[in-house]
Amino acid sequence: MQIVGQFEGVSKKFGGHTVLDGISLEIRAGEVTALLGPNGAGKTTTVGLLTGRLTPDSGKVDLFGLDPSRPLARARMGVMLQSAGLPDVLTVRELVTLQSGYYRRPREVAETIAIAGLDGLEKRAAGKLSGGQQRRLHYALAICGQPDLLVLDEPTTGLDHEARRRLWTTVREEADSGAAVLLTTHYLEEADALADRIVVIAEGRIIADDAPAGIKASVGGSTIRCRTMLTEPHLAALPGVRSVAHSGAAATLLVTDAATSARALLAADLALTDLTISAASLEEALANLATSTRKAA
Ligand SMILES: Nc1ncnc2c1ncn2[C@@H]1O[C@H](COP(=O)(O)OP(=O)(O)OP(=O)(O)O)[C@@H](O)[C@H]1O
Repeated sequence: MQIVGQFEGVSKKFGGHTVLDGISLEIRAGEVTALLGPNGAGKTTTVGLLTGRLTPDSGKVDLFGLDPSRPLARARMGVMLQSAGLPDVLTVRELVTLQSGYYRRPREVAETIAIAGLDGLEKRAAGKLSGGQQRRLHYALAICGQPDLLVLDEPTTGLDHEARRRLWTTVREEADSGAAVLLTTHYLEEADALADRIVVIAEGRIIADDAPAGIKASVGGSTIRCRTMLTEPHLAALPGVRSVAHSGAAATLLVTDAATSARALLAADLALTDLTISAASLEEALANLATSTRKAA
């Protein structure tokens, strides 16, 4: 698969504080890559480096084989940032037309407006759009040039459920037609549903880079939920238990082998109730990953 963007041993500091600490990462054509991590982990900084807004303190960032600040590289990219102002008085159609003019092979304006779900709002001034409609306009401006790289920083924040799902479908279509997509998100459901690859950043380092299924599998198997009078240390000591969350009588155990742990659990607590077993969710997998990374540090 063609590499569109590449980070090699990239570090970035702000005021003496290391935000990115030697990250290496490839962004590939036809793939949706989701960047996940807690607040302040360095996701927007990573986006800033790839889009040429920031320069690394050490290491190298390449975009289409060029320095990301070069106009030739930027011309092939569409970007939707978390906060970007729009001229209030220009209409949706005017803004999309204006932005399309910067690209060599833009989409038809009407097509861009339809993809972004802005049909019927063409004549509305940007300043009179709702928050969700403004996000969709930002998305329209990012895709109007049929970019080879689409960068989306928290694209669905503030969108309702239906608009979010609709945006996922169109992002997927961009990738399926060959674009590389890099998105940051706080929604694990979004990363799970949309991304081919999830890159997890914590404390300036990449702690996981894999398909969603791979990340779930790498931390092992299943979640057991039940109501039990066993104490947390007792639960943690049962065979195959990787982590325990306990609140009142309700316990959630992340386990490697559900059958072994469940048998031990039932033997240890004959009064146990409400037992359910399910595959570990991405959320549980990531929480486990963060805990094991902290322990290893
Ligand atoms: N221009 C800047 N000057 C100083 N510090 C900065 C600057 N930009 C970012 N930082 C700091 O770098 C760290 C990483 O910020 P970044 O915006 O990349 O995080 P993030 O992962 O995108 O967070 P969030 O999920 O909250 O959007 C934070 O501690 C932030 O305060």
